[in-house]
Amino acid sequence: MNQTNEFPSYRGTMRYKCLSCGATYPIDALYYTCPDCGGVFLLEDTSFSSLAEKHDGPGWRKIFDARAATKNTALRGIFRFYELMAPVLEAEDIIYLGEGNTPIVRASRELEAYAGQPLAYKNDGQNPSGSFKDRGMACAFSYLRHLVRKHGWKDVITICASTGDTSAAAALYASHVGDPLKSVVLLPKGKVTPQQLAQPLGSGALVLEVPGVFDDCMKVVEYLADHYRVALLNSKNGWRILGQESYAFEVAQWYDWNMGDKAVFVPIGNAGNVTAVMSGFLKLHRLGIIEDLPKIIGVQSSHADPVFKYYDQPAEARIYAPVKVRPSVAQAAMIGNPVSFPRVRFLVDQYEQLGGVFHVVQVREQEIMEGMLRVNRHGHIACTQGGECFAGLLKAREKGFLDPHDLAILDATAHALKFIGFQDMYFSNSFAREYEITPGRELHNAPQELIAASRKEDLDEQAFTREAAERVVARLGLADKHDHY
Ligand SMILES: N[C@@H](CCOP(=O)(O)O)C(=O)O
Repeated sequence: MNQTNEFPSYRGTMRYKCLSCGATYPIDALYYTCPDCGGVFLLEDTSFSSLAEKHDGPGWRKIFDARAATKNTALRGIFRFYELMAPVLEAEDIIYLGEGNTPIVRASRELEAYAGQPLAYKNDGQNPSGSFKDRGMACAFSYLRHLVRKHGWKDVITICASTGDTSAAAALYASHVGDPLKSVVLLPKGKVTPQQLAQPLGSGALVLEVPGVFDDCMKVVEYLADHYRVALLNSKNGWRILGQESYAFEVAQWYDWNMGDKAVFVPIGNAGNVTAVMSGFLKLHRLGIIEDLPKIIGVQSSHADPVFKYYDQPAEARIYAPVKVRPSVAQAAMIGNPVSFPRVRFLVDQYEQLGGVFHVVQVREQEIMEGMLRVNRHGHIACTQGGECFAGLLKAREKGFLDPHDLAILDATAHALKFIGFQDMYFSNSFAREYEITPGRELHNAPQELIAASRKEDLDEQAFTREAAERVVARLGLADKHDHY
């Protein structure tokens, strides 16, 4: 085997570290919150600095670039960056369902002219269950499989609360692993799109609906994880964060490890993603794989904005307070008390100490919705959270957070089709008042009847085809084929 396909020999020394009291715990069991103080954990590899002795930055780049061509499925997805993520797994533990390596698509000149900024989308909706959560699940389920194998665990209940993406991903990976895993997902009743509700049902998960919003479901799941033997699959689970760091690694690799003049936009919901993105870039920077840290710009809707509100205060007076959410088209980010907020605060401090730039901007629902419609009219497949990023880009420009030549990399966290009902609401002007969205004419679209069904009954097949075609000609004013352009 060559470097391209060879499974790495490096093994790290990993442990859970509480961000509140600093207590550490072995990784032999699953921990979500610190048994000493209730704080959240990050997973750390205490041997991480030895990676710098093995290779310098260019050396690591070469290894990761070589692996980009691998046919070894244990390295083909997010584990291309094995040494930086969960270097305690064996190849046989790794689950690969095709996650990662999502395309980065540069915007058209027309869209860039509208935005006034160079920009590209990373289409994480092209992951297997249609969202970035698959990155985290690939890692969390691989680790769970490792524990099951090691301890011979039977009857493992995997559980999560979700706005729709996490549940789809958790159910998919659990169904692929199969026995002894059983997937259970808690969803806020009526607040998950029909497409997202269909996903865990199709994967055979037990779907439990709870009145209220995501935050209510999360509390139930946290209670269960504190008192019962369940495997929590939300991003409170540190293995999820590790997998999602691959987003940052892929972005850096795509730009040949040059993150100067780049601004990475991330919508913030439960805050696991922005945590992972920051942590990922910090790891690359520590090993000299990248020289510059990109600007990180978090985006929140004014209907779910606790992290914006925190960073909007002067540094010395910042107080964190959960908010009561209001309906949002960026439904995946409709979260009033993000579980990863302490991780964000911890990592932002490190990021800024190293000269990195971090901001959070707040956008309106109308801007999110029209952001999504506008970018998708220019060849993208952004979900509403992707629209939120575009709105965030316009806001960041307005605030002077970007240099004119900064390339903005926007996160389309999920596939547009998962949230397509919101497009229908815009086109049919049927948003409930609480969304505060008034559809405009510019982005409106609707199907138009070309020819009545009754004409089909009146005419023979040929005549019907001709009449339908002639109506197209009349409507579009088509020129004859023999006329020159
Ligand atoms: N939008 C998320 C909310 C849960 O986030 P997680 O990353 O903590 O699992 C979802 O899709 O459920």
